[in-house]
Amino acid sequence: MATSASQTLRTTPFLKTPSLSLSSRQSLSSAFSVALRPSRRFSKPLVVIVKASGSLDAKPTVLVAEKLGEAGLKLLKEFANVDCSYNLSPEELCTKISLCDAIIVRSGTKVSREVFESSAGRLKVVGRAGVGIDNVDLAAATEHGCLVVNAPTANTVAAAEHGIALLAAMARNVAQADASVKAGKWQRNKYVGVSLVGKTLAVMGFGKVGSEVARRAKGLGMHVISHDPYAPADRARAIGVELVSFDQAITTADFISLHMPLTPTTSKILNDDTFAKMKKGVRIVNVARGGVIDEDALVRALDAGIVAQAALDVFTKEPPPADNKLVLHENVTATPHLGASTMEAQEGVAIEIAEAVVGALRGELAATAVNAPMVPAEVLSELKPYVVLAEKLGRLAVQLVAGGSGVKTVKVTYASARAPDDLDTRLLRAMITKGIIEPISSVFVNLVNADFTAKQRVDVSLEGSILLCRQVDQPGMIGTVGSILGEENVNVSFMSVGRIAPRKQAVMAIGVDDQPSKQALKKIGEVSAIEEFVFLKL
Ligand SMILES: NC(=O)c1ccc[n+]([C@@H]2O[C@H](COP(=O)([O-])OP(=O)(O)OC[C@H]3O[C@@H](n4cnc5c(N)ncnc54)[C@H](O)[C@@H]3O)[C@@H](O)[C@H]2O)c1
Ligand SMILES: O=C(O)[C@H](O)COP(=O)(O)O
Repeated sequence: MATSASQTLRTTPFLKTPSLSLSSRQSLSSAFSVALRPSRRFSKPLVVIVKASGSLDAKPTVLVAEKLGEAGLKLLKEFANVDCSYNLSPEELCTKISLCDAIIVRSGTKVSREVFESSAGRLKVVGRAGVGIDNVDLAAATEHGCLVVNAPTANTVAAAEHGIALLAAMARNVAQADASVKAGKWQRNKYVGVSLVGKTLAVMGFGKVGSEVARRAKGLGMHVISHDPYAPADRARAIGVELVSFDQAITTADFISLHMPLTPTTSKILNDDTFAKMKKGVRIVNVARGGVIDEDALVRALDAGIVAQAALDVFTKEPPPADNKLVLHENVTATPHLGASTMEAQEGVAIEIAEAVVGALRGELAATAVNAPMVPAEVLSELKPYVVLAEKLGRLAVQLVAGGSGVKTVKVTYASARAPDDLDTRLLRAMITKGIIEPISSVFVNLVNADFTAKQRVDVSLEGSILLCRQVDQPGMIGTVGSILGEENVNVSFMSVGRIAPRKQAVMAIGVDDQPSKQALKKIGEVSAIEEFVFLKL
């Protein structure tokens, strides 16, 4: 592994177009550093992240696969051919997608790996007209260099209001009582409810919707606590909410309202074990995702009286089957995923997503990207000039080491008036990676998949098996271990050594094509400088 003589590529001060000059071109090793040292701001070029295929003046095609507000459609039509095709089967979607540059969906369409594969590289943007992106295979999107954008803010208030509506309706049996009156009954004693004032509400997930629910619940006189491992305590404190542990939240709450995304970690986060810990008679509201509750366990908890009532806007399978026990349960209030369904929210979401998709198709940096570096708008305008420069530096760097042992280390140095903590460099890093990878990779590389592709190429060197040793740095170590392996006819694919300082603690990774015998491993273990080692089959 080459670790010495790092080369710094410095940019010259520039006025209009980013440029760079090299301070020297002597022996470049496979480790080099890239310095971004611009001298003044300007607002010139934008990097093209995605580009619609077809001839230069051909309009891109946007497939709108679920109903979208008129204002959004109007915006889209000014820029693209818009194909509104609702209720497509998965097969129909896969057939259509190869003719589309972008697709816009809500929660009812699965944008699966098959969809990306069927697009044969044409699909460049997935627009999610809403928040939750659990219906989009993000890994597949990233691998295919397809940008995913969402509309994260326009339906927040609508979802929060629906959460509060369900909370109050559940507590006062509004839906059940309404059905009873419509059935000609007058059951005043049956539908005695519970009060909200003074009760403890646990808001699980203190993000945009959760915090709006909390704010409104405080207004109803509830004591609000919240569990969110990633929420800043001061934001909660500012609206009088205490952040607590998961267990504290579920064991002390009279009402639990769910507002976290569906992820592998949150999947079935409410289950038999967690229901068993709750206060008897707890009431649950879910306007997040059905999958965060183990629905069979909730039926059992309702039947056992642990959960007195539940109000559910979302289900694991939507629409739920006709015999779904939760929907039919008399203590459950159900709505058909209506959280975002207000006139105002749908119009807002449609505009938000149309602007994001058009911007992305134009090659602008997306502020609501889900699978690419997302940078706040004000930082974005500051970084724009350096985006192209960063990619060019990457391209240049990789060409300078061509013919050598390849790129092993890239060190990027940033110079900015901003404090280090205040400098979000992910975007520039991704562009440098793109510049480095694109000239040496046969796959299409863009901002979305640059990191993924780079990682893939690194991973290649981890095929086979590996010997990891921790030792004291001293001359002859590589030779000693190499000889032991050579005597055993074990072929070495790579060797890599790192150390904290000369003659101090070091680690050595040795890739091998064949498994060393027990005898060889014993001999390696007997080398006095080796403190410990492990043989790993990868
Ligand atoms: N029913 C609807 O129509 C509707 C409408 C809008 C949003 N939603 C859903 O509501 C959820 C939240 O939306 P949002 O806009 O508030 O998103 P958000 O990203 O602003 O908030 C989500 C919060 O959940 C937190 N979180 C993540 N993992 C957690 C965990 N294990 N435990 C507790 N908290 C965790 C995050 O830190 C974040 O603060 C999403 O799943 C979204 O799809 C549903
Ligand atoms: O995640 C969301 O934004 C909501 O669940 C809304 O979904 P919808 O767009 O299908 O109504």
